[in-house]
Amino acid sequence: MSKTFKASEVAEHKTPDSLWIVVDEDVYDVTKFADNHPGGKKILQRVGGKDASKQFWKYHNEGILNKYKKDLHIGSLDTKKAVAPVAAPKAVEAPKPAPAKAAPAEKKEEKDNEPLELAGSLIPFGDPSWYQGYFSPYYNETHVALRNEVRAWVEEKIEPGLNDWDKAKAYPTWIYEEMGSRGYLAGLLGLGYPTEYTPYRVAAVPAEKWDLYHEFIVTDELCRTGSGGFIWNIIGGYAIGLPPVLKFGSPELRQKVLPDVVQGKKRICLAITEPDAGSDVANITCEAKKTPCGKFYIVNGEKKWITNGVWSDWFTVAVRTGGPGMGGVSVLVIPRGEGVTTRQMDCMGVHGSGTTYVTFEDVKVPVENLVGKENQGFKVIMMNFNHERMGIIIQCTRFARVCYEEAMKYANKRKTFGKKLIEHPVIRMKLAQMARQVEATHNWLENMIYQCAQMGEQEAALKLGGAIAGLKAQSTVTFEFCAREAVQIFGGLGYTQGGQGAKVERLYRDVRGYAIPGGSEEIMLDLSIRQSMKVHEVMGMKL
Ligand code: HEM
Repeated sequence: MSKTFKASEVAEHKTPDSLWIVVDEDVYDVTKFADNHPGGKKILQRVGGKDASKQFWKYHNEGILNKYKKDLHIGSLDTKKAVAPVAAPKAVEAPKPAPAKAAPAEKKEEKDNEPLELAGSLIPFGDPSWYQGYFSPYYNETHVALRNEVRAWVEEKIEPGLNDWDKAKAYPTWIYEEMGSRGYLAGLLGLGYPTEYTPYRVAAVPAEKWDLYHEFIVTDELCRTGSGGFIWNIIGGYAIGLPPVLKFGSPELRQKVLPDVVQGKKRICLAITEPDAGSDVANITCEAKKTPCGKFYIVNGEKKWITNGVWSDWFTVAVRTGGPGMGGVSVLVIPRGEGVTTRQMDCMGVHGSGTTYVTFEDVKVPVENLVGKENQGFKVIMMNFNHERMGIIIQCTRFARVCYEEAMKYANKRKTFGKKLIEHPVIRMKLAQMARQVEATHNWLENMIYQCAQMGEQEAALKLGGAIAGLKAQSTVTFEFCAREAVQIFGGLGYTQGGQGAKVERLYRDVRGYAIPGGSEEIMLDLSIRQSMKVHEVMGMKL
């Protein structure tokens, strides 16, 4: 149990050999920490024995307390009111418990649609509007419960270590394993909740109620960390490498690959891009030749910029099995083994993504590992694009929002020329330009998710390809704008790594990792018009 102290007791600990401070009525013993305090020890000694809340919040954000609390927190002031701890839901094995219910809103007059439980800082536009008491046709209590569950997990277990992991460009493997055991991985495939491959379930949502908005919420909440490297580390390979196997693999292949990957025990990636073929998939050269006995393919070739390749157990690979062009492409699932070599690449941002150069040299792959039909791999690849791009859009939109939210918080505490930054019209203009783009992108995104949910896979692939390409470009342009403006607002703190500007500095470096892969902005914008024109021609467009 936490101790309570009187302010007069704390006041006695103001010397270097016994130094306590108070932040928000919590008492911290910083005697040993003072020597290592990045801001200096004298600055701590000056507030020894006193309430240092004002000074603390001037120089730090919430992440610092989460990280250091367990070592430095010794109790609270007797004036502090007790707050009931909120227990984070635990991972469960099927059958799962009933979904956690959102606290019932005060009963007013009967309406079809009520705003849902509030969440987050309530900074205007700092979270999606349905978190802030506004109406939405898309969400219900299961979405609220999931949002609360993922947010609690991220804040408690991920945020405190994130800056250090990101700097080391390496994330602990328990995160991916927990993504499996908490049931999140199974829900990230764009195809409902595949219960046959995992005993794990998401605590907050019954599997049969899982929809595309739940998938959206998991990724969105993970992205509040403000780290593309973190997201790619845990789902960058998974969310694009596994859906083709689930959708087009034979039942035997699915049984071989899916259970371990969905449960977070093994890893998979998608290997399409080559040193010489990126967005022009039809020109890939990595070849798979059948052996005379017809039982194996022998694969030779190189793949580049493969997210998670360096630690993957399985590779979902585009190979050439036939003649030139898209009619000669197949997809094979290749296990790591003899002839497969992976080399980590150094990139500008998205550190921790495990971006990899892969070589296949005389790799023997059983023909049963073919995904779909021979020479019909182009369809498999195309059918994957919408899901991949929607993932990127979700990430970019939340990253843009994080840039806005961080900048907004900072603008409300930093003073220049006797005024808070927010009181300068030039800064408000920047924030307004950020918010309007984030909200526009988010609303288009929710609409696209609704369209995907209504249409079958095939129809969505054909009909939504153009709009999703346009939205991908919209999201990366928005993200880039917000990252730039946030760094400007943070000034020097947005230029140095770590500290209060850590998220925006990191996201500024991550932007290109979103604007280029998954279809560059240029290709996406061009495709959005070409593809939509084709669809609307069929629909009877009159020009
Ligand atoms: C629980 C107590 C505290 C902890 C754990 C702590 C921790 C840290 C850490 C980790 C940093 C590096 C920058 C960052 O990551 O944000 C930092 C910087 C700093 N801290 Fe503290 N701190 C504490 C209390 C204080 C207090 C009470 C003051 C002021 C009276 C203070 C003043 C500063 C300053 C001026 C910097 C440098 C900021 C910059 O680089 O812009 N700290 N602190």
